[in-house]
Amino acid sequence: MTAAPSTAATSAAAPAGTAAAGGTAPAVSATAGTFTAGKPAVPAPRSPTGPGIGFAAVSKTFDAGRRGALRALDQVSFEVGGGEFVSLLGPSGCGKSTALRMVAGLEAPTGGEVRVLGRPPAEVVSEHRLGIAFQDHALLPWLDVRGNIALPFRAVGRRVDRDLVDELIELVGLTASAGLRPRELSGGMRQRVSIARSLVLRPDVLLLDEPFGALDAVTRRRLNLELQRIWAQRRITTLMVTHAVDEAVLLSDRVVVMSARPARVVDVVTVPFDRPRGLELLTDPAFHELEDRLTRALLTTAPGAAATEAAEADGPAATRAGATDADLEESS
Ligand SMILES: Nc1ncnc2c1ncn2[C@@H]1O[C@H](COP(=O)(O)OP(=O)(O)OP(=O)(O)O)[C@@H](O)[C@H]1O
Repeated sequence: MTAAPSTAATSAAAPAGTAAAGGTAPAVSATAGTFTAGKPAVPAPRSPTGPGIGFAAVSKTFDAGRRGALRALDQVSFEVGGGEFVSLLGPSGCGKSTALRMVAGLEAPTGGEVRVLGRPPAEVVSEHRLGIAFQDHALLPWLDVRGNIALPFRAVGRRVDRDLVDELIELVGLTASAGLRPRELSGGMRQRVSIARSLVLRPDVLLLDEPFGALDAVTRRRLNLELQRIWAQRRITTLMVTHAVDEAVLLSDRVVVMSARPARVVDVVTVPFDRPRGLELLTDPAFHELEDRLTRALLTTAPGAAATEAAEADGPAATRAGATDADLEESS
């Protein structure tokens, strides 16, 4: 995972838990493929409304210095409808965090266009309508839970809405720990602070980059359900990067499966299970069927295959761009 921006780095232009202003993008029209899993056991999720997040033929090539060009994303197109919860699933290093960083305005595409709420990301970010929570939660050690959650208000120069801070503390189940500092909290509690903080400016869009990656299985599952509850209450357009197929199925309306780098969209799968989803769903055969389908889709995106395909399609330059990190290091 690409490291989350440090609190210090984001505090001036954008508060911790919100995205920093950044890239611009050229105009291209949006397209997205969808696939509905066969034989849904329960009714399909509600229809998303309004514009959420749009990727239209988005490519990203990094200048990796001596290592040459590194192509992370290749013509990626998908959409997250307003109020929808979508997960990005893909092999390690394929470009998921890069995609998320583009939505947060922290990276600009080198091709195609990213839109948020129908507008360039930087505009939405500058209005503090975008919340972010990463795996390394970047809490300030000298502030207690309440102070960390309220931090975005101070960072944007707004008066702290104490009622909202208390509401969020309650929402993530930390009322009894509101006066504790990060070193006194467990990993799961810190993650809850991070999620509460990402919500404090009432964002319209929430970005989660492996928010539960470092947690034990039980805590992770508890927080999965908590996140589902928070999302159901607020219906924030949510894009989550995860490695966990079961987590993606449990939480999402749709799952976008990406190939190995350079990332392409290989499938967009609708999750047909009704909400709220409980842990009993994890033992449902239909859940396992969908999990298997997604796992198979991931397995077909072996790293070597993507590099070869890119080379065949685009010639010698792409061979270098599509090469693995090890290949690039070897040739430098
Ligand atoms: N600023 C940068 N400069 C050069 N290369 C970069 C930069 N940011 C990311 N990369 C490279 O782009 C590729 C995709 O990185 P990214 O973090 O988006 O992958 P990921 O799918 O989120 O990985 P993981 O699943 O392991 O978290 C990696 O090879 C990474 O080294």
